[in-house]
Amino acid sequence: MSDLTTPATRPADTASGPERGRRIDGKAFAVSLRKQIAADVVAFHAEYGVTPGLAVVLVGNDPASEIYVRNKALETHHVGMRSFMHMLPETTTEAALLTLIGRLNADPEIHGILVQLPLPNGIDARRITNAIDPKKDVDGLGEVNAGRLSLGLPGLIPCTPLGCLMLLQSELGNLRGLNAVVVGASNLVGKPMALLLLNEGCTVSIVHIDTINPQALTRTADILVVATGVSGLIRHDWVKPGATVIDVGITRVPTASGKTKLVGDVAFDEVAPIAGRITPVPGGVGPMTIACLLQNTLTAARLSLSESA
Ligand SMILES: Nc1nc(=O)c2c([nH]1)NC[C@@H]1CN(c3ccc(C(=O)N[C@@H](CCC(=O)O)C(=O)O)cc3)C=[N+]21
Repeated sequence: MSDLTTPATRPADTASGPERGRRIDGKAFAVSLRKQIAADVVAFHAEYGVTPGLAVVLVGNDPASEIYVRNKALETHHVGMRSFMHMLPETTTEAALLTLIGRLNADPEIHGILVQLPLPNGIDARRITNAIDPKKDVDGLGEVNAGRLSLGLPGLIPCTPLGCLMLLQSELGNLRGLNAVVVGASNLVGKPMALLLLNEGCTVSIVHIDTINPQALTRTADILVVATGVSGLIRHDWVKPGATVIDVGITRVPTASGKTKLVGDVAFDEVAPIAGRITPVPGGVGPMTIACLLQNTLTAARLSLSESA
């Protein structure tokens, strides 16, 4: 798939002109992506008579998770899909959760299953994730889909990295040959992000907790994706001038006036003037994550028809 016609000059090289710190509007991108998904859902229903359905399972009563899961249900309805919510008590056993997943796996009206993480202590998240039918694993976190991604095979891709990739491709076009640095090596974001970028032809480094002199690496990045949960970790002198910066981190912090606000892993105000383009928090990667969940649900509905059940 190598494209020998790609010029040696990459977009990030030429971004050394006057333009700096252009905000990447993930919220607006997510709105247009959802519009496209809604149109695709109509066409899918017209062709096959099937309405894609998403089951979301939440165990326990973390208030932030409850709001987040309700938003998912609302957005699922907005694009014309069906939503099935399962709010289970904190005391739910692993066996009961596995039984529920077995039922959802067998239900032909459900094409996507998402179990909100983290799960309460005593429930093995890996076991739960792997119990989801790989064709319905819209989070892409099970071993089958993770393995497919690592082999460069088609499969369901974790929503947050997929959303980041869409933003990068819409900003930069072809990513081949660019230096990408991913900060954070989680199974949820960092690792799948690095693999996606590798599959797109980037030269990829992963900075993690044991990395010696992380700043020396981040300063080489044309593309810098940060997913650590450490708010304000990335300072101005960690970033190459003109780089495209994607901030996945989202932390709620108190403000002086006694309220709270959301901040990212990137010190936005000081990095924005250095970066070529940068995602804000909120309004950057977060809205893309939910839109990609809907995209994956449509993909899963297509898979349910194209493969023997
Ligand atoms: N199985 C699983 N899959 C997930 O994808 C998953 C999960 N568990 N557990 C929790 C995290 C968190 N997460 C977010 C998605 C969107 C926003 C989002 O839309 N944020 C808005 C702000 C929302 C607000 O104002 O509170 C924004 O950044 O603009 C945030 C957080 C997905 N997660």
